[in-house]
Amino acid sequence: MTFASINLEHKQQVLDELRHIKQQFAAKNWFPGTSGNLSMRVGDFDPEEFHFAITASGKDKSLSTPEDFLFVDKSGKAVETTNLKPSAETLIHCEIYRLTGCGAVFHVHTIFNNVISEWFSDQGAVPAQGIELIKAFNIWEENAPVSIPVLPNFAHIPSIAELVPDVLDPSIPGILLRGHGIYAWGKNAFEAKKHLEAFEFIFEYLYHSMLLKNSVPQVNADGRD
Ligand SMILES: CSCCC(=O)C(=O)COP(=O)(O)O
Ligand SMILES: [Zn+2]
Repeated sequence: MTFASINLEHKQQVLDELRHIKQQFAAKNWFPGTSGNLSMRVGDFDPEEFHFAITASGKDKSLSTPEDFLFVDKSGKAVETTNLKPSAETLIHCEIYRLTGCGAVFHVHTIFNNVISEWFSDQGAVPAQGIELIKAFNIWEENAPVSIPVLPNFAHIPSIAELVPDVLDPSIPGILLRGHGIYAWGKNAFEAKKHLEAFEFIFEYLYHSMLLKNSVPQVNADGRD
């Protein structure tokens, strides 16, 4: 499917949805210091040819302007004449679309995802278990353990993108970058947002739970320390 053959109304709907989600995430302070990037696929998925709308690089993502998004192809190149530059991290989006065929990819930097990614980076994944929000990933097994991959954070984005196939787990719709942020995806924007919110809940939960474990005396069942 060529970009030109994709319905104009559909492209406009995708831009409207992205703009709305960007405003919602900005209200949560999920784009500090121009960080973060959002994308949504337009048209059908074919690993050989697909297109998506993505945030322009370096913008203040708490603002809405006519120059916030552009359309790119599967290699991250703009498909229309524009002065805008796609997100510096577009190649990571490309790789996630290519591997999953998903419909939306959202990336945010938060204190909780940064702290937790740093804490677990040496073991390459964040373990989580017994948290109800795991069900947001469509995992319904009782007390299911999950493992959220953590990749190193290189300044050279293609070096990060080439590691994505090694760690992407089809049952876990997210990957952390150490000391950087999270990528979460889903079959559409609703699902990608749900996944992102669930990840952030889990990271915040783990952060507080680890702090409490280290500050509250552990009492055995018999009442002794
Ligand atoms: C100022 S944050 C550093 C870049 C980054 O990690 C990010 O998410 C934003 O980059 P973009 O090019 O998408 O604006
Ligand atoms: Zn980033």
